[in-house]
Amino acid sequence: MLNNIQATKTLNDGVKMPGYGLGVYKVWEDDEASQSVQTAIQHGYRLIDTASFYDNEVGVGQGIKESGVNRDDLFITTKVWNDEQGYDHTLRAFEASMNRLELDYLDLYLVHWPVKNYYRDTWKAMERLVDEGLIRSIGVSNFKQRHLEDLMTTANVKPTVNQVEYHPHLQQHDVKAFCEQESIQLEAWSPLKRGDLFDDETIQQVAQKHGKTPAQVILRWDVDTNVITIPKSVKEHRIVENSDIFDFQLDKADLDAIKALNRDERVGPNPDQFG
Ligand SMILES: NC(=O)C1=CN([C@@H]2O[C@H](COP(=O)(O)OP(=O)(O)OC[C@H]3O[C@@H](n4cnc5c(N)ncnc54)[C@H](OP(=O)(O)O)[C@@H]3O)[C@@H](O)[C@H]2O)C=CC1
Ligand SMILES: O=C1CO[C@H](CO)[C@@H](O)[C@@H]1O
Repeated sequence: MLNNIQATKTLNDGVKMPGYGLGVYKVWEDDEASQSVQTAIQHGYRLIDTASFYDNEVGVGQGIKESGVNRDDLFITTKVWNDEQGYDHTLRAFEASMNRLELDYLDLYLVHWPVKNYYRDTWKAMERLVDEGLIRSIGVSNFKQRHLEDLMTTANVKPTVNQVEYHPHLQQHDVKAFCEQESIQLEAWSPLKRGDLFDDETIQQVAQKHGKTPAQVILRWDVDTNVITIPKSVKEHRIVENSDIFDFQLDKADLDAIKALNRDERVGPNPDQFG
């Protein structure tokens, strides 16, 4: 069972965020989304990561309601999609997401991608929603250093989180260092590289050494490199496996070996294509 106390992070606005959670991208059916959310919550997960783009906020909301865990003990993230950006559009998109989720406040709202000419106004709308008490914390996703620097020239509230693609083949050294310097918490998407790392010899050797699975080693590497992680699975045994990472720690030799795997190789788009 997940040890939430070990995993919790305090964001730069003082909000506490679990260091570990469930992703639900490509869980297209609401029933399946509801079921995987309930299963994860039953096994100790408290952070759920969705997006309007994933088209499953209704199912995620049902899963939250039917989990039997108090809303206030959960941490729910959703994101404003690219064609929803801009000041007025973001306010409407947020309301639509909340209606689908059937929530009256959100823990974390993210700008999904740094869409040129829009993300500054999007951010202003998100700041207003924080002022109105509808969102606890606001952050970004897929922002490079230049996007963060630009946003911070007009922002009143600093982003708390930057959710980026992060796994041993894409270690994001530059943006990670900048976020650490600015106290912006990094969060990993596609932490398992969607299954493309399990056959790696180094990962397998480290897994064998600790009596853990390759997935557990990769997710523990997130924890040990100070990055929040949100692996997706719809299978109960994997949801359990992915959270059973708090009874071991990677040592310097493991961390050095994994560091050497970086190839700057992405499974998703490069943020540069958004401007
Ligand atoms: N901000 C952004 O732009 C993005 C955010 N995200 C977020 O990050 C989350 C995670 O990333 P995602 O792209 O889903 O990819 P992940 O790296 O989490 O990989 C998910 C895949 O790995 C499989 N899997 C999960 N656990 C195991 C395991 N222990 N052993 C073997 N296979 C396993 C899953 O299959 P199965 O379900 O069958 O177990 C699924 O096919 C997303 O769901 C989403 O919430 C993702 C992409 C972009
Ligand atoms: O959240 C997302 C899910 O993954 C996609 C890539 O495959 C991303 O483009 C998107 O931002």
